[in-house]
Amino acid sequence: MTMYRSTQATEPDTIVIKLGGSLLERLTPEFFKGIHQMIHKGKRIIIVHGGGPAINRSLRQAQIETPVINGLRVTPENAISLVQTTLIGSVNPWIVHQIEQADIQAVGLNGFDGGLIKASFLDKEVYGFVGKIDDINPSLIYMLDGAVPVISCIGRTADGQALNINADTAAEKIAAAIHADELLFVTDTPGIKVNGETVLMTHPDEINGWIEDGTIYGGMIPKVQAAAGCLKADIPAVRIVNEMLEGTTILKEVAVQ
Ligand SMILES: Nc1ncnc2c1ncn2[C@@H]1O[C@H](COP(=O)(O)OP(=O)(O)O)[C@@H](O)[C@H]1O
Ligand SMILES: CC(=O)N[C@@H](CCC(=O)OP(=O)(O)O)C(=O)O
Repeated sequence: MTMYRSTQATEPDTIVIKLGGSLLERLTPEFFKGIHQMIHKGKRIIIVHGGGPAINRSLRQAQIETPVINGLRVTPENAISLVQTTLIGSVNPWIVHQIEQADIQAVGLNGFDGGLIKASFLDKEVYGFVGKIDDINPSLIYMLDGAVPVISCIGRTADGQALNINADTAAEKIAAAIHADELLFVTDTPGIKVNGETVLMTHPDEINGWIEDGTIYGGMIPKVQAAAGCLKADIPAVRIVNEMLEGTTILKEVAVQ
């Protein structure tokens, strides 16, 4: 039975949930039941996913080395189709299946199809086949009549070349394009940690300082940058959370007491 109906009297709150590869494989049925409950309460859910560890495994098997710069995987030409097939052919159907096990209809999408993520090379010399997002065409998302879209972070150039897009950035741009009410980055850590403690609430200026002094590094960098981008796009609430939805809320500014 599909719990979400697009024919509700009032527009539901729209929540984009970004599922990080870091925790995908340990998500439990309870997590997906939680999504079911959100839908039951009238929320519209859109899922954008990554899959860093699954991509690592595919590339390792193919003996392709991909360094990471500022949280972005340098993607040589011989790696891009492996990234594409791993995300779209393996990680995406796994998530669709998990969601359907929780009695929610789900449809796998990716940024290539329907021009959902229009992209161009970020910097081919430095990053290879990594994309920067030029435009989002959300029309496919709106066509699903209640099924939950599950979107892989692959972009497409005007020439039809697939590009690897960081999933946090893809989630940011999709959330902005559809004017989401909230973006949840679900990851393997309960939010941003400073000196081992989770920060409950912060703002972009404070975050920039933590990037500069190395408190925030690696895959957390594109996540917090995407969070800041969302706030600029007037998405009112952005949170970085673990699978229990515990973590950090990022606001445009935090009032001084
Ligand atoms: N200040 C920080 N607080 C919490 N995690 C951080 C911080 N700086 C870097 N990280 C790293 O970021 C990781 C989450 O990013 P990433 O592995 O890319 O997750 P995902 O696959 O969910 O996008 C954490 O597991 C941690 O290793
Ligand atoms: C350009 C770039 O870095 N692309 C990412 C796409 C997947 C991703 O972002 O997955 P996570 O959510 O697990 O981090 C990569 O190749 O790993």
